[in-house]
Amino acid sequence: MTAVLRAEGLGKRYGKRWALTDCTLDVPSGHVVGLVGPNGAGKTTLLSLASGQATPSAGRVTVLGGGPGRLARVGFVAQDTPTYAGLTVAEHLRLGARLNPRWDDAYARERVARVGLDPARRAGRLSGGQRAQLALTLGLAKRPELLFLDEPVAALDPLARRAFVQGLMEAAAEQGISVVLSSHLVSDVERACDYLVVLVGSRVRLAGETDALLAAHRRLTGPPGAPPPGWHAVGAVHAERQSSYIARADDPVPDPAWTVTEVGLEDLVLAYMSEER
Ligand SMILES: Nc1ncnc2c1ncn2[C@@H]1O[C@H](COP(=O)(O)OP(=O)(O)OP(=O)(O)O)[C@@H](O)[C@H]1O
Repeated sequence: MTAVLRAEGLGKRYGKRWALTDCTLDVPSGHVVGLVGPNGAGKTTLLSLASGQATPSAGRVTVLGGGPGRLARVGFVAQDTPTYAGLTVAEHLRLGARLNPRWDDAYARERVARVGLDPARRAGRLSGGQRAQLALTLGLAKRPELLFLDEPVAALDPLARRAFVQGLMEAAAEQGISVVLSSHLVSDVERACDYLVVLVGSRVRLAGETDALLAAHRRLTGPPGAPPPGWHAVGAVHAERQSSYIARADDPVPDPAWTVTEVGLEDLVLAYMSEER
């Protein structure tokens, strides 16, 4: 299957500081990808490189099989879902139609109506959730093959976040587009994404299909001390009487003193985020 996003040794340095280091990824098409990591991990930097808005200091990135400048086929909803405060919803759609060769005006109008946006209202007078819906509509009506969204829901309340993520998932399924969504909220990613990339401290710590990643990890609870041999522990919690690890399930656990249970996505992501290197 073609990679929608491929990075090989990709890096970006600002002055002496690397915002992204040695990033190697091969994301197949047809996924809703969750790019998760704490503040400053390098999520925006990776999306900027992938969408051609920044140039790499090392390595290379390809998008839809070519260089990152394929703007007609790639949509980008930037952080804080920027819109023009003085323009109305309808004026945003007219601007979108002028700027984008594959613009689908019927879809844009229908979606604006469906999410309850008043075409005559200025963007500056919309709520955060409504502005996010407008930005998503503009991104989708471009009819991209790949849509990048950089923390589009960070400022929204839980209901608005849910509505946004739901709308995004429906659109991705209907239009068959690939999506890369960055967020520091695992709950959004859990709801929407079937492929996960965890970035921490400018490096990719984990990447793969969510189901496969969950199947490859287990929680081990047992006597205080080191994890059983053959298991690569990612995260650990030690108490007086027991230790609990999130570990890669490389080997079966022969020692009955250890209890093995499945892990949830949040525990898995948090384990990789807090892993010491
Ligand atoms: N234009 C820039 N000039 C200098 N440093 C930058 C620039 N952009 C990003 N950085 C630095 O690079 C690192 C990664 O930043 P980036 O914005 O990619 O992280 P992020 O994961 O998107 O964070 P957040 O969740 O806070 O948006 C940070 O240390 C940041 O300070």
